[in-house]
Amino acid sequence: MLRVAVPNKGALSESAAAMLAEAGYRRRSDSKDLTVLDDAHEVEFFFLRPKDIATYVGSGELDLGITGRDLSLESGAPVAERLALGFGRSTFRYAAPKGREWAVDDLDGARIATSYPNIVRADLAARGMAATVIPLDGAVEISIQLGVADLIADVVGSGRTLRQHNLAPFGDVLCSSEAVLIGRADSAESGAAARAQLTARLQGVVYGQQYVLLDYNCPRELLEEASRVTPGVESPTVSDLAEAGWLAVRAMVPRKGMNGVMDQLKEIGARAVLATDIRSCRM
Ligand SMILES: Nc1ncnc2c1ncn2[C@@H]1O[C@H](COP(=O)(O)OP(=O)(O)OP(=O)(O)O)[C@@H](O)[C@H]1O
Ligand SMILES: O=P(O)(O)OC[C@H]1O[C@H](OP(=O)(O)OP(=O)(O)O)[C@H](O)[C@@H]1O
Ligand SMILES: [Mg+2]
Repeated sequence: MLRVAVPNKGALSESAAAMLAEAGYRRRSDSKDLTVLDDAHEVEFFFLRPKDIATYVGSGELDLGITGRDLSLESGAPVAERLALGFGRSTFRYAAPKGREWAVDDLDGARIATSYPNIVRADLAARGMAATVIPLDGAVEISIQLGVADLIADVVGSGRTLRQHNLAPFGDVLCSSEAVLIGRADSAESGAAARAQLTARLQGVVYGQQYVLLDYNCPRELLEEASRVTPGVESPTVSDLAEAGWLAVRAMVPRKGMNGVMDQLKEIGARAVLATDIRSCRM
């Protein structure tokens, strides 16, 4: 039985559960359930705090886990990323009160509040700076106005929380994060088939989110030019339309930039250009 950790609450939990369901795995029936047995796929899911997941996987108690790249880095556990899942994107940054220019030199001697003390200490050490790291569990943005810190280092998603507290980020990004599937760095052979299946199915859902299916009608003499715009995986699928001299063309294209591709197709003479979502895909 493959043992897989999934965030039980917080920013990653809903998307992780939705992605596993799209990949065909059993959902938990109650948000308080801590385990779900999916007999058909020989997988048992464990719903854990996202912060603890890399620790469980690193120790070998669990085989795979879904967590944030930043949390995985912070844990220091011996885990390796198997797949980037494309949701829960954030950056981890220093931030300070607006009203003056801050630079990384200001870190030296400062009190820095954070819920990721290991990432911050490693960054300070790499810069050769000495600062006091104030470890907090959350709501870090409020620590400066409460007087316990001069600066913070925290997760930035939309940036709304920083703005609400009149803070601005500065310096390089310490970690660009998203949800990731992790396994042990030296993964054991147990459950190899179930592990490969789960990884491939999640990869399929990720591809489904990264690509769309484009369909369009195109005069036969424009096919070569249109195929250069939508080369597809091997090549586009081409079939005859009832109208003589016209073809129906279908190809996968990256979701990012799909509107540019649609504009281009229209410009070269394609008609009825349609974009359709892909739910899952095996490349
Ligand atoms: N606003 C956000 N936008 C995008 N990703 C986020 C956001 N907040 C957190 N994350 C990501 O989610 C993960 C942290 O999840 P979460 O906030 O649920 O954990 P936590 O802070 O440890 O728990 P809690 O907030 O319940 O105390 C990290 O990988 C982080 O990068
Ligand atoms: O840039 P934004 O979109 O505003 O998101 C960033 C905020 O979201 C997270 O907080 P969370 O809700 O997890 O609370 P926490 O600080 O208690 O962890 C993170 O720690 C930031 O505070
Ligand atoms: Mg949080």
